[in-house]
Amino acid sequence: MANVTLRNVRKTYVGGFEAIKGIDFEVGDGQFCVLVGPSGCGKSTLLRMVAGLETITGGEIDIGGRVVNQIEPADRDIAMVFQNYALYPHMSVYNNMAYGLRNRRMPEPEIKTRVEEAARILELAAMLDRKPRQLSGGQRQRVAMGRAIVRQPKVFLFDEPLSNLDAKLRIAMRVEIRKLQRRLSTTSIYVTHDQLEAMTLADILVVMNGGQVEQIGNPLEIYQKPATTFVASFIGAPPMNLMPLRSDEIRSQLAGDSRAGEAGILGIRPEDFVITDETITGGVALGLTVEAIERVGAETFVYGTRQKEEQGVATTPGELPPGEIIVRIPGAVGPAIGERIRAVAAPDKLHLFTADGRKRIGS
Ligand SMILES: Nc1ncnc2c1ncn2[C@@H]1O[C@H](COP(=O)(O)OP(=O)(O)OP(=O)(O)O)[C@@H](O)[C@H]1O
Repeated sequence: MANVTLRNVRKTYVGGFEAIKGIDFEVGDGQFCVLVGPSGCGKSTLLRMVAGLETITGGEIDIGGRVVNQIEPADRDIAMVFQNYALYPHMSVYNNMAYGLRNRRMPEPEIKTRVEEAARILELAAMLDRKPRQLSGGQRQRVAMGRAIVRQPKVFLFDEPLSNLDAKLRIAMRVEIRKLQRRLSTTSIYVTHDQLEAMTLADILVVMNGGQVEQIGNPLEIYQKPATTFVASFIGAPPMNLMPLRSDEIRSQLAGDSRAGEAGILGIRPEDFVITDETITGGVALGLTVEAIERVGAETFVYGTRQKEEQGVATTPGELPPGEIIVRIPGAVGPAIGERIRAVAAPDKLHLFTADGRKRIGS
C-alpha cells in the first residue's frame, strides 16, 4: 500500500533531448492512474523513471513516503507488466511466476501458496505446467500479470500491456485488469496511447503532450471539461469538432454568451449536435452538406462540410474556413449523402477556448 508522488520530475536524455519537462502529480493509495498521450509524449519514459529503469535528471519520485531517486529498481517494491510479456520461453507457467520470488530466496512453500493463489485469481490453475508457447496471447498476458501479483508489490506499473492483443481480447483483459486491481487495491500506474482504455481504467487520468501534463483529473471531468484544445481532440472518439471563431455570424450567435469575448476557438462534441430546423436559444447552428455517412449499428456518424453561403447560419466567405464537422446520432437512421442539414448545439454544450487553444474559457 503506497502513494506515488512526482515532484517537478525531469528527464533530459544523453545528447540533450528534454523528454520530461517538469511533472507533478500524486497517485493516492490504491488508485489506478493512467498516463495517456500520443506517441513520443514521454509516458514510457516517465513510467520507467518510476520503475528505476531510467535515471531521473531533476525532481523527486516518492513511493510510500520514501524518495526513490537513488534506489535500485529491485528495491523499490514495484512490479512491472510489459507489452511483450517478457516471459521465459523454456520455463513453465509455474516457474515463470515463481522466478522472481526464488531470486529473493523466498521459502518454496510460501512461493507455492502465492503462485497457486495468483493462478486461481487469474484462472490459470489448469495451465501451470504449460510453457508460454502453449498459451494464447491473453493467457500469456495473464501469466505476466501473475508474475507481478505474486510479488505483492506496493505499486503495479503497466507499460501498454494489452497492445499485442486483438481488439476483442483487449476489451476483455481491460475489464479483468480493472477488476483485479480493485480486488487487490494496489496502487497502479498504467501507460497507454489508447484514449478509450485510458477513460475506462483510470481513477486519475494524466493527459501528456510533449513531455508535459496537459490535464490531470477524473476521466469524465476531463471529457466534460477539457482544459485545452489538445485534450479536447485527444480524449473522445470521434474527436471534438473545433472551429476557429473568426466569423462575425458565429460570434453573433454566441452574443449572449459571457465567455464569447475572450474566445478564439469553439468546440462541440459530435454527440452534442441535434439535427433540426429549430433554433435553440443561445446555441449554435451550423449548415452542413453531408459528405459521408458511417452506420455502425447503434449509432451513425455523419461527416458534413460547412456551407459558406448558408443564409443566417454558418459563415461569410473568407471569414470562417469551412471545415469538416462530425455529428454523431443514435440509431441507424440519418440523412443521405449530399443532403443539406442543420446541426444545432445547445449553449451548455459549447466549449470555448482561447485562440491558441491553451486555455479553456469559463467552467
Ligand atoms: N534513450 C533515449 N535517448 C534519447 N531520446 C529518447 C530515448 N528514449 C526515448 N527518447 C525520446 O523521448 C521521447 C519520449 O519517448 P517515450 O518512449 O517516453 O514516448 P512514449 O510517449 O512512451 O511514446 P510511445 O507511445 O511511442 O511509446 C521521444 O521523443 C523519444 O524519441
